[in-house]
Amino acid sequence: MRTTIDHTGPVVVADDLTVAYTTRPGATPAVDGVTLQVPAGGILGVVGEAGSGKSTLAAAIAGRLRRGTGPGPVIVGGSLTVLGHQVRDHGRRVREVMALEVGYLPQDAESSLTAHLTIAENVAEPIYDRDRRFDRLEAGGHVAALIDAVRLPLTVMERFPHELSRGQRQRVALAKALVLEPRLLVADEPTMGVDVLVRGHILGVLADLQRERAFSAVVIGHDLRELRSITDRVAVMHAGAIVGIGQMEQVLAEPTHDYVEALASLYPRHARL
Ligand SMILES: Nc1ncnc2c1ncn2[C@@H]1O[C@H](COP(=O)(O)OP(=O)(O)OP(=O)(O)O)[C@@H](O)[C@H]1O
Repeated sequence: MRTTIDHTGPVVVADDLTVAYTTRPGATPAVDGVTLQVPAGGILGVVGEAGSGKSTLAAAIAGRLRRGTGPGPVIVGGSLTVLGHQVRDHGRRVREVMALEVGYLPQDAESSLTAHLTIAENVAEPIYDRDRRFDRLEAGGHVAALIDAVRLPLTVMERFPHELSRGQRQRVALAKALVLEPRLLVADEPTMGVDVLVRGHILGVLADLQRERAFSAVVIGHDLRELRSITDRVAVMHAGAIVGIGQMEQVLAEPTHDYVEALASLYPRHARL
């Protein structure tokens, strides 16, 4: 049976979503009863302290869940719909469609690059994974356009990942995550480990691409000020749960949890402007 996909409704709908690494009774889930929506064309920023469940939520939304007896998180409660696909207990077909429709930039984005492939080959890899016989010239054109879009010189295309700086590799990983023109990008701390001066640049590239290509995005971050440069819609996580969600100013102005109150005092209004 063919599923009809609604292209105007929210791209992500999580309802009481609970995700765990172990199903042992009594174990605390990494994501604990999360309810949220990401509207089509919107960007949701997610912040929270270390271990609050941000990466696990990102992995679940990107469909990167445990397969069989392998490692990784499992949805143990609630529901998660991404681009119209039910992610809980998704089978091979949904997994394959999601791999095409959802771009995923993992926290260790560099690990998504293959050391012995050139930058051009790395960025083109998802195209050939999808279709081995894809026209080489056309693929080259897509790759060059993306390298340019992430503001790298085209000369990097023939170089290898280790010949680039960390910030440059991060931008290559972003290009690779976008090469199949996904409808949704899930970026887990895209500025992680990058020099403070380059961070704004990477987020600027991401925001420009999002506007040009009109994809929706979930962007995990740890700095509200940084996230603010790309979105004003934020979810705050604490101990696996969402303790604040909505317009950033409003979430901070009317904290409904001690952690959000602490965040608000870290980012006083005059410093956020
Ligand atoms: N592969 C794993 N196996 C078992 N437990 C894990 C695994 N990855 C994360 N966890 C646990 O899940 C919880 C949430 O971790 P997660 O990485 O999602 O948080 P986070 O907010 O992204 O943290 P950080 O900001 O440090 O990346 C933590 O208690 C963590 O120890």
